Amino acid sequence: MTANEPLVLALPKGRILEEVRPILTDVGIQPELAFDDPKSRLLKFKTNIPNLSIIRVRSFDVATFVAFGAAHLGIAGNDVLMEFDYPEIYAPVDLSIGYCRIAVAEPKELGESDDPSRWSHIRVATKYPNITRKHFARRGVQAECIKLNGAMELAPGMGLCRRIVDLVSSGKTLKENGLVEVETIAEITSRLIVNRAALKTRSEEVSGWVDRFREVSRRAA
Ligand SMILES: Nc1ncnc2c1ncn2[C@@H]1O[C@H](COP(=O)(O)OP(=O)(O)OP(=O)(O)O)[C@@H](O)[C@H]1O
Ligand SMILES: O=P(O)(O)OC[C@H]1O[C@H](OP(=O)(O)OP(=O)(O)O)[C@H](O)[C@@H]1O
Repeated sequence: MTANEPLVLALPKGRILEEVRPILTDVGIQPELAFDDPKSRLLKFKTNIPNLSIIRVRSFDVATFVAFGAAHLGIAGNDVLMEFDYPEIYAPVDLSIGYCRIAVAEPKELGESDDPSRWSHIRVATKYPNITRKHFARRGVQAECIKLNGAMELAPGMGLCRRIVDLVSSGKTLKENGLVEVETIAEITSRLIVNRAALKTRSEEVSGWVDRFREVSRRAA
């Protein structure tokens, strides 16, 4: 990461990108045409700002690129930030997009009689083993996590485990799969993140972008 290389902004593909797209326009970033072309396989994009390029990666990888300094800035949900807990990442702006919550859920029938305060050990399917273990350890519950990368809601019905920890927004996915939410772990939104070293070594440029994103999200609030 040298001072004359373009700054790199890492963006998540998937649902958040839709909400990020107007924010990019508002802060004055116009990516090259391939960025909005669903047929393009390009992963790194030039922008109208000569000294800024964009990479598009999976949501968890945004945090990894920024933590290791391969990208200077990024946008990630605080579910991802909490799961990794990278000390190299600073998250100065809540963009107020990607609203959801991370929650514990279980089959409806179990939920009717279950008492979470009596748990001492639970087995959980989740994409978030660190968040899950930390959450339960705080009240002395040992959480055994089975790592899944999606479709967590299938796990209880398939006999993998009785409980899951996953993101919930409308609650539709839980409902349609016969599950109920029993506990909220954290409220989630997406944040502008920066690499702490870049904030020091390229302070003027990086803090300029932080200020612009902050201003745009304040105006949108
Ligand atoms: N149902 C939801 N409602 C609102 N925000 C969500 C929802 N699900 C996920 N998010 C937010 O969007 C981010 C990206 O989620 P998305 O589902 O697009 O990616 P993914 O499928 O989890 O990841 P991958 O990039 O590995 O395919 C999450 O980290 C979270 O912050
Ligand atoms: O409460 P809801 O509005 O139904 O949203 C919750 C669902 O959204 C996310 O899944 P996503 O669609 O990203 O699919 P995934 O299982 O591949 O992560 C999350 O993992 C839930 O399954």
